[in-house]
Amino acid sequence: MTSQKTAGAAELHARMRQTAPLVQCITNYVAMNVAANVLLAAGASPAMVHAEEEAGEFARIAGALTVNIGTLSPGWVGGMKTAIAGAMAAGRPWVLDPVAHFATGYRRRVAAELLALRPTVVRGNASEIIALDGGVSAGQGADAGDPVEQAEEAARRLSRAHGAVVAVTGPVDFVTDGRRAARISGGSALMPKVTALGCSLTCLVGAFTAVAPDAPFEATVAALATFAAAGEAADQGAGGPGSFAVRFLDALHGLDSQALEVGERIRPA
Ligand SMILES: Nc1ncnc2c1ncn2[C@@H]1O[C@H](COP(=O)(O)OP(=O)(O)O)[C@@H](O)[C@H]1O
Ligand SMILES: Cc1ncsc1CCOP(=O)(O)O
Ligand SMILES: [Mg+2]
Repeated sequence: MTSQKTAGAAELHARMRQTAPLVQCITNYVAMNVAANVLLAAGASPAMVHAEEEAGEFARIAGALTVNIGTLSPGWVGGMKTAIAGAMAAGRPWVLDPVAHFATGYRRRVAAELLALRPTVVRGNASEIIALDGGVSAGQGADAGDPVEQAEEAARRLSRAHGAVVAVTGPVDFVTDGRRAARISGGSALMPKVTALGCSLTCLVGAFTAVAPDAPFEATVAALATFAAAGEAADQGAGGPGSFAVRFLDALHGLDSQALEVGERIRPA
């Protein structure tokens, strides 16, 4: 058997751009437009398809599926489960974003049900990852209330328990597949001041897993490094969250693949 060298972040970024993977994003009302623009700017092809009647059929033609519980309702949960079944039947990766799952009983139940369906990747902020592991987090809603470092052990445990790559985002991101781990730095302190950037990143993780379905750890690192590099570039000259949001789309669009690997951006942890 020949051993293949795993592609680096810059190579995966170039591949993602060249192939413009179709990504089915079941995301929330707040994020739908933001995430679609982020994917288009980054080079992927988003499709926001969530109705139970068609979500499973669509998942079979998409390169990857992403599922986000930000604005939950029973009809959407039906669409999520149908889409997950379709993606898994077709051998496609899927990514879970457990937005504020600790806030209510309904959210907790749905997040646990989705986690049991074995996502390829889980991406959340520190509070979401701590709570998903059964810990007590300081989070109240969609925004993080805990530092990333405090969620690292939770991420490792979750990854081993569920066979998923787990990404914790914040000022410095942490990613693990239970065996390996990496930290990604860059971005901007303005990123958490623009709504739905975390949700959009989840969709972008989907785009990278679509072009590297056998390497979800590397794909997740590359997606996070894309946001880190584009966020850093957009920060320069931004006057606040409004101008940052516009500059961020431009930075994603103009991003040089090599910027993902400059300096110490990606470090083993
Ligand atoms: N203080 C910060 N400095 C730099 N980048 C940040 C900061 N906070 C969040 N980010 C980045 O913002 C993006 C969204 O992450 P995060 O805010 O943790 O997600 P969520 O919106 O789900 O809470 C990630 O790319 C993350 O690296
Ligand atoms: C504000 C809000 N409320 C429900 S979903 C949502 C968006 C959360 O977006 P993100 O997790 O990317 O900050
Ligand atoms: Mg979030």
